[in-house]
Amino acid sequence: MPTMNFSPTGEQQAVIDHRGGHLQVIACAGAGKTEAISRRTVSLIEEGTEPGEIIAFTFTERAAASLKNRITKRVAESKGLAFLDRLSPMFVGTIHAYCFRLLQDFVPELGNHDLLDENQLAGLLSREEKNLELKKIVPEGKHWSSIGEFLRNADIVENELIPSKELGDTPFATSFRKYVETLDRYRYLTFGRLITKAVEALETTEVAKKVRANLRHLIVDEYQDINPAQEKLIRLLAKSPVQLTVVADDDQAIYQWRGSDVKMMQGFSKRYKGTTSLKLSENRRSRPAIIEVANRFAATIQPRLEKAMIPCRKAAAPEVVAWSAETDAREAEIIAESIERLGQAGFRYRDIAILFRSVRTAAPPLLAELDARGIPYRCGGRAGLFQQPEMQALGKLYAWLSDNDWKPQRYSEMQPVDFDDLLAEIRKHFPKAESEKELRAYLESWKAAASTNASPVNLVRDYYVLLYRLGVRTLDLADPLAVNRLGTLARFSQLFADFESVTRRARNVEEQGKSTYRGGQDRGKYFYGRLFNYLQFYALDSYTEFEGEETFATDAVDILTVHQSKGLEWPVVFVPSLVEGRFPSRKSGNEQNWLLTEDVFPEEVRKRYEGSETEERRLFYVAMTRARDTLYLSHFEKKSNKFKPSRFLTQLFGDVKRLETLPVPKKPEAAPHGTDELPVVTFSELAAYETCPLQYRLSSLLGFQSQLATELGYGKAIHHILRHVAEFTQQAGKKPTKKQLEAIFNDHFYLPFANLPLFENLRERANALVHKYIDHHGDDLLRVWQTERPFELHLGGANVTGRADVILDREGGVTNKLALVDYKTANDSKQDDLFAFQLQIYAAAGRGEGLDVVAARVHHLKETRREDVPIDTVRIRTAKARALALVEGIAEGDFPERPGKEKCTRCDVRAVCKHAACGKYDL
Ligand SMILES: Nc1ncnc2c1ncn2[C@@H]1O[C@H](COP(=O)(O)OP(=O)(O)OP(=O)(O)O)[C@@H](O)[C@H]1O
Repeated sequence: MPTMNFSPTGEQQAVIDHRGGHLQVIACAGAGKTEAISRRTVSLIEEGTEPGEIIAFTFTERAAASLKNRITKRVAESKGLAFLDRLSPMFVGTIHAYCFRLLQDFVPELGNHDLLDENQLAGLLSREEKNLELKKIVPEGKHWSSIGEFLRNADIVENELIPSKELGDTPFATSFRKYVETLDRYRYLTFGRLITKAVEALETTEVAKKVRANLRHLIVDEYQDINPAQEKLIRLLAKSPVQLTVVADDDQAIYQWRGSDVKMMQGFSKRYKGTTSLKLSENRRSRPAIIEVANRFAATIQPRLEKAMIPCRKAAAPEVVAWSAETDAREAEIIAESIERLGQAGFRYRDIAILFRSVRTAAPPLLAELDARGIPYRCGGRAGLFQQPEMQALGKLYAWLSDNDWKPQRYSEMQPVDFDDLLAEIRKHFPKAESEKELRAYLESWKAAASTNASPVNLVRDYYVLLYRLGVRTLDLADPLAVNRLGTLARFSQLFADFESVTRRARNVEEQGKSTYRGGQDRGKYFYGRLFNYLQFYALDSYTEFEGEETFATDAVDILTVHQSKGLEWPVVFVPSLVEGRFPSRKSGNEQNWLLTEDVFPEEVRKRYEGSETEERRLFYVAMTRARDTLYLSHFEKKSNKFKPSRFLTQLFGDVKRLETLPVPKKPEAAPHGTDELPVVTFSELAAYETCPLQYRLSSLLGFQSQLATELGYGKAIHHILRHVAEFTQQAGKKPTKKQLEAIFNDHFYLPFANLPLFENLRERANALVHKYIDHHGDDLLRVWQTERPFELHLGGANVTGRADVILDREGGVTNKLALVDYKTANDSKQDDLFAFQLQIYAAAGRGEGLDVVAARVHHLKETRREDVPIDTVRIRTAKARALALVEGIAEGDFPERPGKEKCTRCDVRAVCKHAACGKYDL
């Protein structure tokens, strides 16, 4: 690839070569930070640093994939392909992912906790609003506004590491303490708690010692956007002999409203003694006119570290086009038409990005225009799931099911739902739906069932029954617009899965001084009422639209918020809708009400969260510097009322001329490099792909969610118990007694979705299995080396990842001879081949990493049967070839159907699959 060919600049070389002591790199946009970091990492490895001694933190998963890809390619060049498997112990990823792994590895009691994203967390708080007394925290608190307020303030407590005992005795403080307990009772972690818990763990000598034992280099990209809690974590990791390298550009600090503190970087060398400071100022990305405009604008950002980008590339036309359109609709038309002409000139859709300050506010006219012209796009940012009329119809349907009115938008009026109109509307959007009579009868019976407590709800499954009846499976997957529709429908399944998972989640409650298991809520009018509430008053405004199918071959225009564009680049970038009020955002810098008292949240910290024009300026600077060749900056003059051009635009260009046709480059420059992303597939995805590539596409790429089963988590629960049993045995030097085992079960056996009878039943069964295991194979417990150990196998340009249940040491009585063991709780002989395949892949990864894996076995807990899996060279070669063929299929976007009566009947997404071989969708 061409990226490999350029040699580092002198400035980059200095970053690559620096050794001894901490290093702070102050970089300009486009100065090749990622390049410098990846080459520095490679150079450390070349010198003999073990990959497991390096941690690199990136801001996003996408940036991690890009950094990993660059490192992998260079290492392959210099050390050969075989070396790539040795890279697996190196951590390259986000701070959150690192903390999650750290907690799983070193804090056993958190080993069975699940991570909540922001939507799930909102759903949980909605369920727990009364218990947490959230309405008390704001005057006349309403349900969702109290939740929003609570989360905004809870974020600060976590970002700023404010000890909860210092919060005083305000209503917020009471709610916050209850919140922390509640998360524990549900066995949940949040992004905020991940960091605080990891910091707490690292503050204990025992964990710190273990974590730092193998750590020599900590590299942090985008350091300007680190918040105080993350900085604390970095500080705990970066103690001698660990060398810390941070790379940052203060002009690109855009996350202060989420707690990032640009001062962290400005005061870096004071905090870390013996720091060397280096600069990267040659911009390798953009053409000179883009750099000139961006430099001029950066000079207006105050305060900032003094620096300027130095251009390196040749000029070409057009580079910067500032223009205006009469209306927002006309602006959208002109952009869409220019994209078509760029296509004719040889640009791919993916060479083009359109960046907005807020996708939700500003993108709708453009999305409509692109839809009308059939231009494929991937839309990040909050475009709103309910933008499409068909999703509105579905929203209304759920309102009707729960006897509620519906409003199409946040600020519109609630309107009663008329069933006949609704039916007609649904049938209009889903022309392949079953007959009106059938659909009517079905919906009426559904509504009747929804209002009783007779049986548990299964939201995702019910939604799939609906989609089957609406004929969604007939959509043509070869048509990008149909794929987009399917993606949006899949996103809806995500919404149900989120709501369902937090609503049906079990927890432990204290009853008469004893912790008792309690199942979640799963049925009836109340359940549907709460679901409606979530859809109408939360999801309507919060769920983002389908972000696009994550194939590595998709060609689509990227539509993103400026925040999301951080770290990325495109040959052509449009930044439209540059009007006052939108960019800079009118909300920025307004004084806000907070629930935290001045002593824990002083003014200078508060100001950071409230934002300022400076931050809006940085954001605009980020937007401009994403463009390689051509940058279009525009505003519209009116919608129904007049709009003033953004002060940023007029400051740079004075009055901007109206254009009806935009100049476009004659042809693209030869692509500087291919995709930067390293495909990463988990072993389970690989297995799903092998079973049926189309199923893989529908679930993993389009996002149709699995149905929730009450026994879900049983296998994981047993693994978790075995882990505690192993730890107990190793510490005590002997197996637990019956009573001690009972205590381990009491503390650690947990099922997320069972009701009490099922829980008790499965616990009994698990107890019997674990007993059997201890009786027959208890000696294994003394030689557990690691549990849930991650593996990564490099295969022809992709990585296959997975986790092995248990690794035993002293196989055959010899230290450092390892055996991989996979525990199975159910016997399904058809799966045996798959289990063997999985262990062979992990064995290959382990050996590649340098571990002496001498045995692998599947352990059927039920029958205490152990099945040895052959891992001789020939078998491993065959397994690798099998995996490679699958990985290539995925990377090439090859997704043929592979139906079979039995497997289709078990398939979660059969309702939306044209080829399902199981006849009528009858659950
Ligand atoms: N030594 C070099 N010679 C030529 N091109 C380079 C060199 N170093 C980096 N580049 C290219 O310059 C562009 C910018 O590099 P990179 O993405 O690493 O920048 P960055 O500093 O992370 O940018 P930003 O902070 O603006 O996101 C990339 O296209 C990269 O391939």
